[in-house]
Amino acid sequence: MSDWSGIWVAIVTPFLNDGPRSVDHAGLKRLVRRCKSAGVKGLVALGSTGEPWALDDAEQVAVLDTILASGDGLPVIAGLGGNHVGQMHARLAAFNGLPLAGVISSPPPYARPSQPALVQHFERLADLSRAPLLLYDIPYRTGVAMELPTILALAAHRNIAGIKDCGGSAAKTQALIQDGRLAVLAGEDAQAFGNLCLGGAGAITAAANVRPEAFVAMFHALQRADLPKARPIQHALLPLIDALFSEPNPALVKAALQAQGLIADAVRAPLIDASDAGRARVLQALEAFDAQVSR
Ligand SMILES: O=C(O)C1=N[C@H](C(=O)O)C[C@H](O)C1
Repeated sequence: MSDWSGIWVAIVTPFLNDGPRSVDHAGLKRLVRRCKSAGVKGLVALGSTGEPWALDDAEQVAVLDTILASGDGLPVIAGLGGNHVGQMHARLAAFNGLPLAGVISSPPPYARPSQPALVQHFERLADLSRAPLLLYDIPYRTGVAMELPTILALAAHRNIAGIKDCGGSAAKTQALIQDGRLAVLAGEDAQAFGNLCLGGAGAITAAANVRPEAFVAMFHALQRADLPKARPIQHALLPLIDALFSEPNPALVKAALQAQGLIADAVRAPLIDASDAGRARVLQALEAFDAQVSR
């Protein structure tokens, strides 16, 4: 895949409200079809929003199977998480049997590897992966930042194609976009607009589960340099994004999807379901959003 530009939905993994909170494959299909008809570029499965820490290996592959089958050609990037490197390599071998557009991975959390260690780690993943690898820089989750020279060194690898940027540094984002070798995708929903204005490729967003059409419309408007159309969408999205992230993601994204009748709002431990107050705030934000932006 050479063109990564567009809106990628960090798709939730829906659970049934039964005892074990089993994966809701019918609900997942509904979400995939809805994203596809909204015109998104593709889906990121098993990203942070997909609660991969709560899914065993077999469940992860089953989730990917459902998404790939119901997306009918829609590109899918799979999240490769965990901090046991041997287990990550084994899961990657399983991913290699699937028609994925890409694999995305962040530094193994908690271990806090050095920058040279990160280069070795990601080069090894890129060597082992059939699909192109995307880096995921998210220091507030992993405990270690990917520094600019590290990312630039990795950009030289033939199988490293892009980065999901949650690095929190505007200078680093701009340097990567100017370097031009990696597709730079905003990993913070609120930064999709700024990323595209700077010449970035797009965004991987959780809020797009809830209003995919709005993100897609903003993307196309910015591709045409149509700021009068794009700005009001960003202005209306920001309070909604704030509301959706006011509790640990994806509890409130799921609550919003439940309100739309698409899935249940269940998350798995160690997260807990959305609070009543959070839910009320999201519903209010959705109403305000819809009043501002005709969908
Ligand atoms: O799952 C993702 O990928 C995303 N996760 C971020 C997070 O929850 O930390 C947010 C972003 O919207 C996409």
